[in-house]
Amino acid sequence: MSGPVVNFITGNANKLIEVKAILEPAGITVQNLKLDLPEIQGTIEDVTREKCRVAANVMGGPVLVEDTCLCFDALNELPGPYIKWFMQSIGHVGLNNLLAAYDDKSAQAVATFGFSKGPGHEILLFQGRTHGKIVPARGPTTFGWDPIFEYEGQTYAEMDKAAKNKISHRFKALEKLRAWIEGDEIRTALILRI
Ligand SMILES: O=P(O)(O)OP(=O)(O)OP(=O)(O)OC[C@H]1O[C@@H](n2cnc3c(O)ncnc32)[C@H](O)[C@@H]1O
Ligand SMILES: [Mg+2]
Repeated sequence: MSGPVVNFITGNANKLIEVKAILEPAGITVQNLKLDLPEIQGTIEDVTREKCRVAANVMGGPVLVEDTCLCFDALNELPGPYIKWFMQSIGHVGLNNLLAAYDDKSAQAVATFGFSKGPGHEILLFQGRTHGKIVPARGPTTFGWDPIFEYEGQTYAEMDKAAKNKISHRFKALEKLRAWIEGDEIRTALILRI
């Protein structure tokens, strides 16, 4: 196999589809292993760093992980990294209700990728944020909170996939990762080419 390859460790099939759709046209091959990584409490960055550290130890080599947050401005960025548990417990209606007491419905979708060369190595973070607002659900319920996150008049769920992948938090973070991978041929050859 030639060209850069990343070992993306995620249990989320929809994330994997988007990461492949964004990176593979740029010539970066995405391999996947499904692992349920522990998610600690802490800042957005702490959560990703710990996921990455554990993934590198389990894999014994280079890994890429990602943690997604949904941050409500009126709630000082909560639910943030805990959005998965909020989604599972209270769903789209409950998430809207959390903001019922506030006029400010603005929110940020945040993707933070962590890359490590292997156990004990430095963890590099690549973050992307997309600003939108929380609305009652519209569109297909295929992927998480997509139906309640509105960006420029359309929810993520109402957009076609290609359109979401051009403006999403995940796209913006992966642009930074791609620039880093492409920025240093030697590093790419040593770390990622397999
Ligand atoms: O194995 P990992 O990569 O951790 O996958 P996960 O499903 O546990 O994902 P997170 O820990 O990052 O939790 C983020 C939550 O937000 C959801 N989510 C992530 N990206 C999303 C997106 O682009 N649109 C809608 N929902 C998303 C996802 O389904 C989770 O419920
Ligand atoms: Mg997770």
